[in-house]
Amino acid sequence: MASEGAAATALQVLRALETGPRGLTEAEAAARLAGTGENVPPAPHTASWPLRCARALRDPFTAVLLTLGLVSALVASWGTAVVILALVAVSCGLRAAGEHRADRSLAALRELVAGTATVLRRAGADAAPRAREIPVADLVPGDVVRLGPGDLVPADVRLLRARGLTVHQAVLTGESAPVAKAAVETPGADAPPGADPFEEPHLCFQGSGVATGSATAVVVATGERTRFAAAQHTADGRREASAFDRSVHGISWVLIRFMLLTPPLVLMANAALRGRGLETLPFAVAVAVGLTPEMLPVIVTTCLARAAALLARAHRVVVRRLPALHDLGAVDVLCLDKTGTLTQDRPVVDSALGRDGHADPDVLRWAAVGAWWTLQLAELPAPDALDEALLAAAGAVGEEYDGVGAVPFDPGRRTATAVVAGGLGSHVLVTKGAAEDVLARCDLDPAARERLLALAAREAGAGLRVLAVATAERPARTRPYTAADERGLVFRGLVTFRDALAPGAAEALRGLAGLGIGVRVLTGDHPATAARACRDLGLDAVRVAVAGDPADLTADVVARCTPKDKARIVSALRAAGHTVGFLGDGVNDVPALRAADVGIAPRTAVDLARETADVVLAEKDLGAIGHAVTAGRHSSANIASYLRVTLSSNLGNVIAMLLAGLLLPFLPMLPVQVLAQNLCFDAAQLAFAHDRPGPAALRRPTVLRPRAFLRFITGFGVLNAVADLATFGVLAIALRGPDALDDRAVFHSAWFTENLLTQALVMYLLRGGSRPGPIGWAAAALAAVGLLLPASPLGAVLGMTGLPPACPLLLAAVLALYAPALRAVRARHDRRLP
Ligand SMILES: Nc1ncnc2c1ncn2[C@@H]1O[C@H](COP(=O)(O)OP(=O)(O)OP(=O)(O)O)[C@@H](O)[C@H]1O
Ligand SMILES: [Mg+2]
Repeated sequence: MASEGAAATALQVLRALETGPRGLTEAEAAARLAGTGENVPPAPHTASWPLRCARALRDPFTAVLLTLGLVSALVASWGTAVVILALVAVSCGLRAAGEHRADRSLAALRELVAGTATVLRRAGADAAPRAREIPVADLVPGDVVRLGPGDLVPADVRLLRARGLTVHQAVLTGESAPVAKAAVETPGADAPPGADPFEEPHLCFQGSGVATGSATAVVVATGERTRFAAAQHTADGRREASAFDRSVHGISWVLIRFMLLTPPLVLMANAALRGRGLETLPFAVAVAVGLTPEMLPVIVTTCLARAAALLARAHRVVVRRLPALHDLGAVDVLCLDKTGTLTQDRPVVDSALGRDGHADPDVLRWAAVGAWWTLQLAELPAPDALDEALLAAAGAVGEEYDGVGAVPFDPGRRTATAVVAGGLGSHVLVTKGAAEDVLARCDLDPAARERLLALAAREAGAGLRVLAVATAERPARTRPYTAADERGLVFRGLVTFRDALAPGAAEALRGLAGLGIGVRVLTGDHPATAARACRDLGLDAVRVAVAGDPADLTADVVARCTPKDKARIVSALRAAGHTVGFLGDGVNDVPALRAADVGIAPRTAVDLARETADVVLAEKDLGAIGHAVTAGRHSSANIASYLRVTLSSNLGNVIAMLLAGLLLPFLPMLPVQVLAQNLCFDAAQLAFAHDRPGPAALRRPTVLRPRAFLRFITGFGVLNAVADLATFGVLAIALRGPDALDDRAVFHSAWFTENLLTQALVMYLLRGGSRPGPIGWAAAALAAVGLLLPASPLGAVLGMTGLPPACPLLLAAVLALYAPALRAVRARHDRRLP
């Protein structure tokens, strides 16, 4: 359909779709809906179970595990292979279950923030068309829709009329700047055949959103048949991973290299020093598996899913991209827009002032005439908040003129113009907008301009929003009006608006400061209005700059930001090493929402902003941000402590086992015992997903520095290896003589018990929280298994045996020395942290 439409005129397209510019009748639309099905793209979120499991297999650790399993199978070490495969299956299953759970708890809230479309429909064949809002899912081909700033294009459409229309197509093309679209009559005339459809000016596609202007368009494709749906199957995650995930990834790769190196090294060392051959391969493979934090993907998914589910349930926060939670936990600078975020964006006209600063109702009347005709001629689905306030305050105006043209508002230009017919073959331009921008387009001497700017600044300083109004009389013409006609204007006066502060904003800002997050306000509004709002919200001593000042990267409030300025400042802050969040609700915030590490939108935001954001606050209360940040830090802290504990103890075990293997006439543990021990560790460590980190971890933005991290695990790994080898020494002396040491089953069992006990100790002591909670229980269970398993029937199957009574006492002695050493090193490590 879309390809046919590409080269057809608007009339041909309407005819092919058996519709007209007045839209479909309700009955016809209902009949078509039954035929075409709902206009919903195939949802990427409700992945099937097999798909989820397949995705889990793509994880590097899982891949390495599978490889090791395959190697074991190749040398017919079936036990090892089966245990490894079981590990992979359990890990994939747990992970898929976690994802499923997160999806389910978010689905209901997603509905809540779903968008609507403005459609022209008729009650019957003879009835007049009426514009009404319907769920996007109910659109059918042939429907005529209206688009305004901030709207999502609800299906693939062909433009019938458009004014000043620019759309964001980044989701489809990756191009970040909005592109201009127009309802050209003879498309394809200047484009080569087979040209990129996204470049066609008269076609707009589902998945894009309106940046400026307005349009009326006919739907040509819905649901599965849209370009967006077609692209979804190939498109991958639209954003790079979070900084935290990148750190985890970096650490993972260091480990994977180690894992892949381990088996050959073990083989070579054993061959060189002990003359052992390929029979050590299963042991080598088991040791490599022992090094892996194979539960990492499970812990990450479970932590994120739990955090997202909790946020959805308790604080009505929708996390649209799960890894964004980790970015949120790391955010140290949060940029916000003012209007609609810190204020309610329900402006009410306060006064209308003439050139001399005295009340002048004529100024309000001109402003309202401009608003009325912009609304009519641009066919906007809804007026913006300021225009709505003007119309409400001025009553019925505008109808006394004939409208000629409109150049709708653009936040880059900060003005809007309507043109009406004046007397005797003349046109009157009515321009309103930001005071500086309107005054720059007026014929004024510098002194008068200064005086008027000061007047505007005085009003803004009282916390009011200010619009300047100007007019110009021109000879009538047929050529359409553009932004270039906004010059040589006659200044009329100012209209001021009150806009109440958002409830809870002051408290939310205090909460953010308490979380160690710096707040910057990036607004399109007047510097004085913004400064006053910030002061009223309790932000003291704010430094205010205007976008473009050299100081705009360091100021607390940057006023007169265009959408580009907002994105530029966010990118600059990121480049300076900050993790930046952006909270905004308007179409002028979209580029910044995309540029930030994590984009956040309130539920009341325009559809496009909500669709661009990673996190949506479904409740009015801004305080939910603090909860979301804490949830992100909570999740990151749990993952970091899992990695710390697991890796230090795994590394210690591996070093000790390798050295012991070279010193002893036999292997210190059987491969199957190494794997069994590993399974016990994994089960216990799942508790990390349910842990409550200490308050210290939640007070600051989370950072995970791979170098410091790897230093930590090598330090504690070596300490752990020393403890293991000490046990080995103690056992050798205590069991006295080579005879006793030759009792391999006893030795293996003692080593197994010691490993589980030290692991339990490390879990308990290295975690860093205050109350032990689930970790304490898991550690206790692990220790119990370590003490009881060797003597049990299962222990016998694994080649172990009950320990002589002296053994537990000796182990207790080693642990009694190890615990204070661990505590001391941990304390020293903590002191060195900032
Ligand atoms: N409908 C309109 N007609 C004319 N001028 C407008 C209109 N809406 C806004 N303006 C002017 O353009 C300026 C910039 O608007 P923009 O939407 O970029 O930001 P904002 O709403 O003021 O603030 P924020 O960025 O905090 O949401 C406004 O401060 C106002 O002076
Ligand atoms: Mg806004």
